[in-house]
Amino acid sequence: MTHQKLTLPSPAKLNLFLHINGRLENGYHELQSLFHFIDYGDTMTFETNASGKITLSCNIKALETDDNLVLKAANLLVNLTLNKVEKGVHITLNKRLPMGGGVGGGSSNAATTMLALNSLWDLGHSTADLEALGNTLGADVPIFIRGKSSIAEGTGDKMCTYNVHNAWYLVLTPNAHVNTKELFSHPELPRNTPKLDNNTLNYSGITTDLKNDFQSLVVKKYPIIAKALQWLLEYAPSRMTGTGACVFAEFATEQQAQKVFQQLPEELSGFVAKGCNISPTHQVLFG
Ligand SMILES: C[C@@](CO)(OP(=O)(O)O)[C@H](O)COP(=O)(O)OP(=O)(O)OC[C@H]1O[C@@H](n2ccc(N)nc2=O)[C@H](O)[C@@H]1O
Ligand SMILES: Nc1ncnc2c1ncn2[C@@H]1O[C@H](COP(=O)(O)OP(=O)(O)O)[C@@H](O)[C@H]1O
Repeated sequence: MTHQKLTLPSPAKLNLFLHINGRLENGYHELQSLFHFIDYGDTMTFETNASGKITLSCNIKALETDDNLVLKAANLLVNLTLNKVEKGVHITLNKRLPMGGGVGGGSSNAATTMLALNSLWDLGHSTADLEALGNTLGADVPIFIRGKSSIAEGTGDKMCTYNVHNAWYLVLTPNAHVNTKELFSHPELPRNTPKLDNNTLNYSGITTDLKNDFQSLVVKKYPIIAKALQWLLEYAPSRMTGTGACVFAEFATEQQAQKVFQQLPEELSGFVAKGCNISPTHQVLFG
């Protein structure tokens, strides 16, 4: 087997809106959410070899464990192949994204791994097959595999492509780890936002008709997130992504976003990024 090396971006997502429409029979919640990619994230390098081993090194040593979604994703693919003994790869993960921040870093890393290995090992799995496989690792993995901004429904498994207008985002990364499971089971969580028709839905920016149904509760429970959101709201329409902790404001130009970023007080941190309708991973892999 030839040794190959591939470096790919593993970007973040923003939930431009996130509605909870109800509860499914299995206790999971039915969601409707607009997933958009940004040109900021982690970087991953894949170096194939014939050792039959999958190894991972990461700039955050605590992530070098078997629980890492990168290793789980690679193992899922290897277990589907016949000549496992030959399939070796060393993966280097350079982590920039906050963990448990609602920007989907772990899911993105898993999806990037599946896309990279499918290509490097010439496995020939269709995107639909990879999405189904990715869904077993996490609800947000399929959207990163598809790589197109989409309105997701169900638990994230039903996707409808949706192109968002060009925009720049200032994303703040409060140092809080929101407990997703606890949040989903909270009695005060709104669970009955009516489902919107994807065909007539018009996302024109952060307005009050579309919202993040987790936001009020999270802001109440986590003062550090409330503070970051309050600061952003002084400058532009702003919202929380996923179940938090990250919050973002939308701007028409990079200059406008950078101007606000320059004024960020020392106790807050964040970054400026451009919205992308095609994920940066797909831009590199498929042109
Ligand atoms: C709500 C989103 C939007 O992107 O949040 P973020 O993770 O990005 O913040 C995701 O869909 C989150 O999905 P996922 O990341 O797979 O959730 P997990 O942490 O695995 O779920 C933890 C727990 O939350 C509950 N859960 C999760 C997803 C869902 N649609 N309904 C649920 O009720 C379940 O009890 C589950 O055991
Ligand atoms: N490759 C990975 N990158 C980040 N977190 C990972 C990864 N693999 C497993 N995890 C675990 O998943 C948890 C949440 O991951 P992450 O995707 O960053 O959250 P979110 O979906 O809220 O953005 C982390 O706290 C970490 O323990």
